[in-house]
Parts: sequence; structure tokens; C-alpha cells
Amino acid sequence: MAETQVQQMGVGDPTGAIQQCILSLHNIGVVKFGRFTLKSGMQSPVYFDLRLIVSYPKLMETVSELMWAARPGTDYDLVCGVAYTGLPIATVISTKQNVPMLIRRKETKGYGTKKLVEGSYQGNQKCLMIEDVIVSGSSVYESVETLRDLKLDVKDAVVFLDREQGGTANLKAMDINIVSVVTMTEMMSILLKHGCIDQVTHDSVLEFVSSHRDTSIVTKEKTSCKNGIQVMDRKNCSFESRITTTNHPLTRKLFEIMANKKTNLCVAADVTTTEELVSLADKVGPHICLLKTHIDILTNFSQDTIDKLRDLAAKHNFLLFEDRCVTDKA
Ligand SMILES: O=C(O)c1cc(=O)[nH]c(=O)n1[C@@H]1O[C@H](COP(=O)(O)O)[C@@H](O)[C@H]1O
Repeated sequence: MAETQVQQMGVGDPTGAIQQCILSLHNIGVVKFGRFTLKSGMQSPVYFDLRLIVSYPKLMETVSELMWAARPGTDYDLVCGVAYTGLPIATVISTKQNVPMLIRRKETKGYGTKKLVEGSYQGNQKCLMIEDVIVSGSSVYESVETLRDLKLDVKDAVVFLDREQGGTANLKAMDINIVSVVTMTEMMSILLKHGCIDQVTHDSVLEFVSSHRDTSIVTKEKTSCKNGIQVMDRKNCSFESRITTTNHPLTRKLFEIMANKKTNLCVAADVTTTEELVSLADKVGPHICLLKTHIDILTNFSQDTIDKLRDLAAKHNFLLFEDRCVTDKA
């Protein structure tokens, strides 16, 4: 797609470039319907998986051109993609527009330079952030925060899809101006118009969006960034905010219990009968997040032991952790 053609778009997409792109993205399976767990833990009937475009170079070029055309300002010294899908898009923009690029890592390397930001930069350079999807704005915000710590001038961001779930307003409050190529409402109406989805699917997505418009920014970790090196500050993070720190469902579940029950107490149940174990679990259950068992020291262990513990874990909302050691070094 020619740059001039893309630049003519604007309100109403007169050239149809955005519509065409949405239909192509739908064809390759980027727009998925079903039941999806989002980064925030929220269940959604729709998922926009732009990562797939790395397998379709021409489409990646189109997406990059549409995003560059939608950018909110001019005269950027740098572009920076938000990991991961923002990175290939930023690379295409960087080479096509001849604007140098930065890479903002998701995690600091534990070796070598230990830098969080790769590439050359100087203080006060103006940088445009590039992201695939915005929900709450947390991903964009975390990257902006890191770059601002390095004294870069970051006020603008461009995103392909705005899911209209509060991210734009959240970022505005952080002095970040973000524009999107398309909103969820616009995308759904394009897909409906072209017979890609039925009215029921269309309506259920819009209903979901309208009832989940108030997401808030939850930063992964309180971090500070000195000379591009990230410093974690877990001790000052709430259990609530740490729910989003991890991708592991079990760890997330543990943080959810800790946040809900306001406890980080674990009990190690070193008792020798099922009756003692079950009675202890029922007594301490309301106050703990986790019960550690040693079923190999129970004299009357059976399936009944497991069933009773499971019922109590569900009743009092705690996790069970069996600590059977093959070799106990202690
Ligand atoms: O997990 C999500 O919320 C999500 C929904 C979706 O439809 N597509 C999608 O890519 N995401 C992920 O959500 C991130 C943005 O969420 P926020 O950080 O809350 O704005 C993206 O960078 C994706 O990793």
C-alpha cells in the first residue's frame, strides 16, 4: 500500500485501507471468538492476536503503514515497540521511515550489560511508542515509564486496536497521548458488514466492551530504572498488583487468595492421622492461603483423605501443597 494512499485515510477510511486490512487479519485468524483469559485475568469473548502477522510479511507492512499514518505527532527521533508484537511492527516502521529504533526488554537480562533498553539514545530525544493492542494501557505505561526514567521525551503512542476498555483515558491521565488505527466497535462493524460474523457475536462483544470499560493500570512490579538497568521492588508491591506479575496460573491463584483473604499464612500439617489433618485444616482454613501436607507420614491415608482436604480447600479458599520429598536433605 502506498504511503500517500494510507495518509489519505482519516475519518471514515475513504480508501477502505483499514477495512481491507481488518478483513485480511480476520482471514488469517487474528480475530478470535470464544472464551479467553486476558492479561488482567478478565474473561473475554474476543481476542485480537496480532502476533500472527509475523508469518505474513505483506500484511505486517500494511499494519505498520496504517499505524505510522495514524501517529499522533511528527518529528520523532526514535520509535520503540512494546514487547513482543510491537517489536516487529516498530522494526518495519524504523526501516521504512528511517527512524532509529529502541528495544525495551520485558525482563532485564541476568548477564552481559543487564540493560532494559537496547539501542542508542540521548536525553530529550522524542520517542513514539508502538503497541499492538490496548486494554488498560499497562503495557504501554510500563515501557513509557522506563524510557522516561532514561530522560527520553515520551508523550505519544500508536496502537493498532483500541479495545475501548479504559486504556486511552488511563494513559491520558499519565500524560500519554495514544491513538489507534481502529477501535473494537469499528472492527466489529466492519466484520458484521462483510458477513464475517453474525449479529449475535457482534452484539455480545459490544456488550462485553460496554460493561468492562473501566480497567485500571496495574504495573507489573514497582521498578526503578537506573542507566537502563531495572531494579525490582517486590516488597513494596501489593498482593493485588502482583497478581499480574506472573503468567503462571497457580501463582496468580495464590496471589488472588492472599489478596482476597488478606493473609500470607501457610500451615505445615505435620500430623499422623487423617482425622487430625482434616480437623486442623477446618480450624485454620479461614486464616490461611496454603496448607502444606505430608501424606507419607499419615498412618491411615486413603482417597477419603484427599476428598476431605479438597472439600475444605474449596470451602475455606486455600491451596493444598503436598511436600513429599524423595530425598530429604535436612
Ligand atoms: O491480554 C489482553 O488483554 C489482550 C487482549 C487482546 O485482545 N489482545 C492482546 O494482545 N492482549 C494483550 O494485552 C496487552 C495489552 O493490555 P494492557 O497492558 O492492559 O493495555 C497486549 O500487549 C497483549 O499482550
